[in-house]
Amino acid sequence: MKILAINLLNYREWTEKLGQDREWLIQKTQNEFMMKIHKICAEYGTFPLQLRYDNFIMVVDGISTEQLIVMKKDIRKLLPFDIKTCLGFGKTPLEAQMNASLCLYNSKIRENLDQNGMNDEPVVALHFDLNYNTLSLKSTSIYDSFLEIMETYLELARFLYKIGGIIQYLGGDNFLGFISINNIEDTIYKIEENKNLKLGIGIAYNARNAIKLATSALDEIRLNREKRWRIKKESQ
Ligand SMILES: Nc1nc2c(ncn2[C@@H]2O[C@H](COP(=O)(O)OP(=O)(O)OP(=O)(O)O)[C@@H](O)[C@H]2O)c(=O)[nH]1
Repeated sequence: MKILAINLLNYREWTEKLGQDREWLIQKTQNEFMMKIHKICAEYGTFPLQLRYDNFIMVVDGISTEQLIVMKKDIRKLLPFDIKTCLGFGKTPLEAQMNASLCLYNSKIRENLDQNGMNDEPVVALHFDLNYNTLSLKSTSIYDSFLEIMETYLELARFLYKIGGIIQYLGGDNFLGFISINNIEDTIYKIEENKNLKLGIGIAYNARNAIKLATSALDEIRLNREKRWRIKKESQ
């Protein structure tokens, strides 16, 4: 797997310059630049996991070194910060992001977008969704429902960590994960265990296409709920 990690340099200094009445401005600006970064990443076929906002990662299998270098320039042009970008490679998304992180926060290690560590592999996207979450809101408060969603997020994050996967909350009752192709069975077993969840799995040559297939698989589950997981693979 190949992961690109991005760090926004001097982010803390930028926030402190905004004064005490800054939190609304930080939230507004963070959402504005993530909006722009999502657009660029979609154009190149990837998807940013925003994590801490001042550092974030994306699966970039299926995207060439030349495209990554241009994509980085496009992102840099958008931001009021300088950025450092590092590629990481690994057998799993977790291992790849760990290797990218070693580069990102080590001032002695330069950016390495020109590094060819491993061949690109198929991207496996997981679109998790809670069953009937909206219906449950008739019998619980929106805040209790949100806490249930966050508890599920943590449960999935801990499970995926054990098999080398990564995950990001998407809003609503939706979560997006990435695993290596060898861990699909483990993930299906997890879904079989947890009756509250359904899962669309998408397999494609880049993250955007894999996510599209995962969401499409999830939509198919809603049409026929006998199975709570489905896999859709990009035709060669
Ligand atoms: N990020 C994201 N959010 C979604 C998506 N679909 C729905 N949502 C959000 O999730 C909330 C719940 O919608 P659903 O998950 O479709 O509905 P549900 O109540 O969980 O019922 P089922 O999923 O059909 O079992 C919606 O109000 C949206 O906020 C999606 O594809 N992506």
